[in-house]
Amino acid sequence: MTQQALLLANLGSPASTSVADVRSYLNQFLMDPYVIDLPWFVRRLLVSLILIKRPAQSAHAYQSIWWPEGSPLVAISRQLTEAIRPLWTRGPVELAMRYGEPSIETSLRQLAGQGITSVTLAPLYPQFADSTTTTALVEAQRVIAQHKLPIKLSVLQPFYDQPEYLDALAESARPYLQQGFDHLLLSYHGLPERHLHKTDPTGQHCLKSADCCQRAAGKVLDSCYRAQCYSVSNAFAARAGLRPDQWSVSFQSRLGRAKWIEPYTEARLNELAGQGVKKLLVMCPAFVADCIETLEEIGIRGREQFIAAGGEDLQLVPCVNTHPQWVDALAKICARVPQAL
Ligand SMILES: C=CC1=C(C)c2cc3[nH]c(cc4nc(cc5[nH]c(cc1n2)c(C)c5CCC(=O)O)C(CCC(=O)O)=C4C)c(C)c3C=C
Ligand SMILES: [Fe+2]
Ligand SMILES: [Fe+2]
Repeated sequence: MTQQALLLANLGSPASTSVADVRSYLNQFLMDPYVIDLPWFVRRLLVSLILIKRPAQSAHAYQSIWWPEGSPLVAISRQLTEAIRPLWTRGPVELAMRYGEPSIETSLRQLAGQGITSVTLAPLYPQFADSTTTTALVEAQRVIAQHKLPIKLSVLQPFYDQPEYLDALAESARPYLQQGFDHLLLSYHGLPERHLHKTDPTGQHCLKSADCCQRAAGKVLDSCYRAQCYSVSNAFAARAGLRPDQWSVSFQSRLGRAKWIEPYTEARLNELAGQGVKKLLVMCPAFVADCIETLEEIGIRGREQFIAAGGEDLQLVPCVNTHPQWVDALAKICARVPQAL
């Protein structure tokens, strides 16, 4: 029988915390037209400006969270790959990163070299965005076309609404919720508003009213990152038995001067402290593996900011990482992907 390989794809990290490696990673990442969606010349100019100061700042941030085995994002993704192997009986399981190593190119060529002709690509992002899901797929298609690899690609769609994923998210967070808290903030990676308008199939929905993303359905929901974030949040709150006043949603990691989707996490941290919240829990369900955005931006800087604003403690809830229920869920969700003929 033909073997069906599973290729898990995540974002990727710099090779090390040196300023040179971080600069090279940021350059590859930010020059991706799906990440900064501006004409090449404008993008080149903007990225060159960002690369003046950002690599040193980011290198410092990476140093504060780096593990002996390397980047947390890559190390956790490797552990996840190992953990899912025994559950995927259809063929080999490999890992690929959109930026840095192991690249999508390296992993796909390696699979083709082993005689694999059928691959399920699983971008590890619960919600859809061009800057994550689309770019991983386009890169895989480029590699297959450029190297004329005899590979048929099946693709896992964003799994924000899959019950197994939502159950695993709730189960992995349960011990943290049980410790008691005043408020739970679900902080998602942000996006420039421009990206939402671009993927809105109607051109009429996104950001046209205050609660448009909470009410999205059908085709609009299929492509609206912000709506999928609210969908995960509502499903999570229902599973965790939370009252509406116990939780809220925000968006982090803003870069540059363009308007990004709101509410901003930074602003929410001050507001919550100002409202008397003392013990804050923060979850980051745009990520399935802890990374610089969770460990440093929320776990270190966010915590300092919240305490300076009058809060007492901010506890970061780990991502689903290698939680056994998540490993199981991912294997089941991937097994349902229709095979390309
Ligand atoms: C225009 C800039 C960016 C967009 C759009 C963007 C979207 C986006 N990113 C993730 C997931 C991750 N991003 C990570 C790091 C990161 N993101 C940006 C910029 C944009 N992201 C930068 C510059 C960085 C690097 C770190 C820094 O300098 O601040 C990571 C972590 C990588 C790691 O090594 O730990 C992840 C994961 C999503 C899900 C997303 C769209 C929704
Ligand atoms: Fe990002
Ligand atoms: Fe929307």
